[in-house]
Amino acid sequence: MTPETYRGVLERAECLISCEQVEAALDRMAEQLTVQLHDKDPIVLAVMTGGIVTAGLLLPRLPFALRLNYIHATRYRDTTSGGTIEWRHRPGTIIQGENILVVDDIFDEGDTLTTVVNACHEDGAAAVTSAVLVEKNRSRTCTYRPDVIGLVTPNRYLIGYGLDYHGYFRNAAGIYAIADTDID
Ligand SMILES: O=P(O)(O)OC[C@H]1O[C@H](OP(=O)(O)OP(=O)(O)O)[C@H](O)[C@@H]1O
Ligand code: HPA
Repeated sequence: MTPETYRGVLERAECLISCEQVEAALDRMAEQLTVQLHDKDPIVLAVMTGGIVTAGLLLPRLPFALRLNYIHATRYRDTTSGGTIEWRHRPGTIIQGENILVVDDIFDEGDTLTTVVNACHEDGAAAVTSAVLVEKNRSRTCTYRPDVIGLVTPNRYLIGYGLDYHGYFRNAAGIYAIADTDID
């Protein structure tokens, strides 16, 4: 992406959620997860790639024994609309009999989290809890819902806190909706 395009996308984007609001949402998520998982010795699975930001901000807020690992199923692949799920890393036997906490940045159509949670059950997890920083307010065909949700946003294409546009803006300070004219 050229510097001009980068600057233009950011200038046209609308800030929906400030850093302070994201931090407060993370505090609330951590409180709920602590109630649910403090004595469960969970393995936290960050959903790569965007989920590492939420996982990285959540972990220091969770004051109990846990282990960190990752899972990688992707369906957007640097585009702004979802396609078929592609597996890049599935932890397999290490999750057998374990309590799993799946952490992702966003629940949009819901297909990625549904697939990841189903895969954890198939691979023998004892229980699976899920947490997402953002849920879009939209209709969806899947019936699964995350256990813990930080923020609910309008159904627009978002960037920041792990959410990318063509691989960029995961580091944006705040959650922004990109302009309709930038959606391809
Ligand atoms: O609810 P859904 O419609 O399935 O979309 C949510 C998923 O989409 C994004 O991942 P993506 O496939 O873009 O990979 P990324 O994390 O590398 O951006 C995001 O990080 C979620 O995992
Ligand atoms: O709105 C979004 N932004 C970035 N990545 C995404 N993956 C699903 N929905 C989104």
